Amino acid sequence: MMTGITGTPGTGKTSIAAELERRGHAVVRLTDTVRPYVIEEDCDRQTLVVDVDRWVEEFEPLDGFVEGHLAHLLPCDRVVVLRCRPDILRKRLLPRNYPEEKVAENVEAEALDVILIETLEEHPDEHVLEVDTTDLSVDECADRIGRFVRGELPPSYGSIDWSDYLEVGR
Ligand SMILES: Nc1ncnc2c1ncn2[C@@H]1O[C@H](COP(=O)(O)OP(=O)(O)OP(=O)(O)O)[C@@H](O)[C@H]1O
Repeated sequence: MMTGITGTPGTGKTSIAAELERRGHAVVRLTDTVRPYVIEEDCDRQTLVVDVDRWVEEFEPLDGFVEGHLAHLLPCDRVVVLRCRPDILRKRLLPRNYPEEKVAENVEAEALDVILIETLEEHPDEHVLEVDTTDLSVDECADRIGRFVRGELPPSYGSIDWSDYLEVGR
């Protein structure tokens, strides 16, 4: 079974995937797979522009976790959408020295549920788990994801409304 771990940058995909790997799961990081599909580098936004269609088409499925903010575009059997309250997400992104525009863009996308909406366009409700990492530890998030893939925790999403935090993006 292939499980995608997706979410806005800073929601914790890398940290949680590392913990899942430590627990013995196979993990593929999308940053390690997109290199051959990069069309251009947007230096101003410190972002790679990827030929997503070709990358999805040629992606080799695996039994384990796929981590990255495009993971929900793959034909995953399950998708975990990591979330983080926008004011805390801003704090997590600040040490990265991203341009302010990029921080604001990500914080706003999180407040608007962009990745969750994209995920639900690609996957049936019963395959999706939303995990709010704001007040959880990495360990607790990994536990929750482990229970979801074992079928012990039912799918769920939609309890988050961060529209009040929209101004945090600016
Ligand atoms: N419950 C949590 N789960 C994951 N990360 C957390 C949690 N609480 C705090 N953090 C912190 O938030 C940050 C998340 O960064 P991380 O690189 O894992 O995010 P990411 O979603 O992989 O970002 P990117 O898409 O840019 O790679 C880390 O500094 C981590 O220590």
